[in-house]
Amino acid sequence: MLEAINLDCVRGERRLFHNLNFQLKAGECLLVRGENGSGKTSLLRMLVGLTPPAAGAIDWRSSPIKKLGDEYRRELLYCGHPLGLKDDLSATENLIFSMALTDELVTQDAVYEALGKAGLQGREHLSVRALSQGQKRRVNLARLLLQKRTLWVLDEPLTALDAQASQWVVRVIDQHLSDGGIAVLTTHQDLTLAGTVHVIRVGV
Ligand SMILES: Nc1ncnc2c1ncn2[C@@H]1O[C@H](COP(=O)(O)OP(=O)(O)OP(=O)(O)O)[C@@H](O)[C@H]1O
Repeated sequence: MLEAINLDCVRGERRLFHNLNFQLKAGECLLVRGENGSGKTSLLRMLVGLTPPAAGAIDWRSSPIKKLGDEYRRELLYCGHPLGLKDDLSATENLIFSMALTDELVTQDAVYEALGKAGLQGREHLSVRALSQGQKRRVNLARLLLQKRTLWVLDEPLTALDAQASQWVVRVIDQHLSDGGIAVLTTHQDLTLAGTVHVIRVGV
């Protein structure tokens, strides 16, 4: 369903990886490992169409993602390294705002429920500026419960999370995979998922 074919990544003067190949089917996860600066975020940015590969192709349901455009993006949920939250808005407002940008209607109750599951009950109306780093990360990850997307691309989703929140994220990803979703993620932490997990290492 998601296929990377002979991908090359060049950043500045450096070639970060060459001839990278993988295939992910429904219910499968790709864990991208590598040291700092090895090209994990660069690979994820390629997979979501933000950075073109120096060579190679990325196909979704056997068509190039470049050709699919919005059709691909409608099936994609990308949680990048920067959290993309507006500091002046509350957690609730941030989620409603980001859902409106995707044209997916969401009720305030659904947002409260997602924030509650993310461990933010009672913090729904605080401005994001007043939240801790881990709480901000939880707001960003609450999108996983609201946006109905097949492919999740998650860059360091466990950063700043405590053990309990990390376990919650693992459960949410497991559920997504058992529902037939696909996930690609990076993390420097140990992570055990129940489904099929492919691991690739980028960098030398
Ligand atoms: N726009 C750019 N121009 C030049 N070099 C870049 C650019 N973006 C990233 N790089 C370089 O590419 C390399 C890989 O960066 P990337 O963010 O993909 O690494 P990473 O594996 O995700 O690292 P980390 O574990 O620290 O998050 C780094 O050396 C970085 O400086």
